[in-house]
Amino acid sequence: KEKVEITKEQRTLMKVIVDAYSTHQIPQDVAKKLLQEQYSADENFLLLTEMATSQVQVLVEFTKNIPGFLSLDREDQIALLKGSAVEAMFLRSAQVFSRKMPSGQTEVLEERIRKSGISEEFIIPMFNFYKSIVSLHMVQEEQALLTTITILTPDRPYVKDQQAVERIQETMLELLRKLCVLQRPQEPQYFARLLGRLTELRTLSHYHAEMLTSWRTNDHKFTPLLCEIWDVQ
Ligand SMILES: O=C(c1ccccc1)c1ccc(-c2nc3ccccc3n2[C@H](C(=O)NC2CCCCC2)C2CCCCC2)cc1
Repeated sequence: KEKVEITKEQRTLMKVIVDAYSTHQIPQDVAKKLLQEQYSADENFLLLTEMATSQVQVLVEFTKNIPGFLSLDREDQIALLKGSAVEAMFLRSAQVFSRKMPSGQTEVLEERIRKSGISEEFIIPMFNFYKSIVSLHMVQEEQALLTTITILTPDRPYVKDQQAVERIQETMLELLRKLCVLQRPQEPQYFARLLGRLTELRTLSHYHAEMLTSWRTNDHKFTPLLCEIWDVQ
């Protein structure tokens, strides 16, 4: 039986990542807004672009706190942010969806999202992903590390020094592996299942431009930051 233990520096690293992750949250809670009232497809699209814009800003602040990230080549830092922004947004959306809510509220939220204006063909893969995240019952440490590992994906377009990114990502993967073994001794495959979600996330994010342009609204208006990050307009 493998004797797994978290070293002192791994504990410090974990604290830095989780503190940064919980500090840099979206200011206003989109789930609360969606549960308050039914919006039109146009209003929902505006809400999405507002939420996504502030989430990108929050993501930039979060990455600054990932030990080693700021010592990467500057252009590689941009390439990693650009390459992971949509995945980080879906991961965060899934985490918002998987939050414990008073009974019946999750169903209302699901209904509001289904009717929000997103085109039918993307609803199924999106909710399949959300439900697969819900079923993992992730703790905050796992959510924070999974987002960090997503950002530190070496094979994003335009990354020059992939080795340097790999080195930091491996540190995070090793820490997450240990956490999973310690948290869930009875589920030896849990770490592998977590990483499997990242594959599903990348597949879902492939459709992001079509998902946006097919949104049932007359005016697909994006902020300059989103045009930059989402390759639209
Ligand atoms: O089609 C989408 C898309 C967008 C950009 C790129 C690619 C796809 C696309 C992308 C997310 C969601 C999406 N799934 C959600 C699950 C739970 C709660 C809200 C969720 N949302 C949207 C949202 O605001 N997400 C926030 C969450 C915090 C982090 C920034 C993003 C709202 C927007 C108002 C209408 C209803 C859904 C729903 C749809």
